[in-house]
Amino acid sequence: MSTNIVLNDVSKRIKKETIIDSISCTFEENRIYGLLGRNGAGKTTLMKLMTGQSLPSAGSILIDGETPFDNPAIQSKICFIKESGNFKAAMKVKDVLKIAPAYFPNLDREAAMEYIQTFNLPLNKNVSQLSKGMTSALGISIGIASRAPLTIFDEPYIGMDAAARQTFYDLLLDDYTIHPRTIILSTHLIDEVSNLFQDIHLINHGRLALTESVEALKEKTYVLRGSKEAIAPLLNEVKLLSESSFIGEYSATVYDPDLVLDALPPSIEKKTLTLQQSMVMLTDGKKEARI
Ligand SMILES: Nc1ncnc2c1ncn2[C@@H]1O[C@H](COP(=O)(O)OP(=O)(O)OP(=O)(O)O)[C@@H](O)[C@H]1O
Repeated sequence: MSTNIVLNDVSKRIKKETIIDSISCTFEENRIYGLLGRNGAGKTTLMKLMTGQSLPSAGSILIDGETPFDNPAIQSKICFIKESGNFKAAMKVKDVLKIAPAYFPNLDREAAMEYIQTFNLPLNKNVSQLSKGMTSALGISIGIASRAPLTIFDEPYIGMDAAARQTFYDLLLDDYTIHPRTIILSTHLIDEVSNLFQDIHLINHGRLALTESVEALKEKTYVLRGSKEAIAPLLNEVKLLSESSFIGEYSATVYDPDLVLDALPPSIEKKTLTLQQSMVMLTDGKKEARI
């Protein structure tokens, strides 16, 4: 069981400020999406709209053909794990486990217990007594075990150390392999999770700057190195993202959406970028994305 989300020209204005600006995109069934963008780009706002926690100022959001706002049938298909505040502070971990199925009907309690034990969470402590990383691990355990057809994680790993984050990625991938569903993960630790993503929606200043499969994006964004004379003529065919010269060697980072530069002279070196490097290059803080 999984869900399909269609956003059509969605905008959100808050106090006269346009936070989300005419975004149209889809999240297809059973795929893992990275929802990426700089601080303040609008990712959390978009996730709140998709999960029916707020209404768009314009446009439509359809989950399996229905609007999520004030729609219990659609709400029961969604598990949204936020950066914090997922559970009441006065509840014990074991009570979170007990009441979770009321919110997430597909939740597998045995799996949730297994994940909670994997993260060494104390069942008898209140949420308020957990460390930051433990609180995040509780959210992650419930989120993965929810088996919700639409599972959304908004930077869910705050306070978790590198080993615990790796456990999160491994558990998520293992669970997804057996129980495929639509997963959206918003993160700034892009290279850590890049193997998990299948597709990326990149948000820049409230606008959708790019939608690509990770595989395609890795091929389309790269650095050319060599003499400026040799590289400069090629730049007419691609989008130049940045350039630099160092001791006579010229480097140009480019976005080549149509993969036109497939055969290069041997004097020009082509170097791939990590996903994180690509994201930084594509959104350099300016209102207009660089592509
Ligand atoms: N309730 C609100 N009132 C006013 N402005 C808001 C409100 N909620 C969000 N914003 C603004 O909307 C913009 C986008 O915020 P949002 O939290 O969606 O960004 P984000 O991409 O999730 O950022 P981060 O990566 O830092 O978490 C920011 O400029 C923020 O200040």
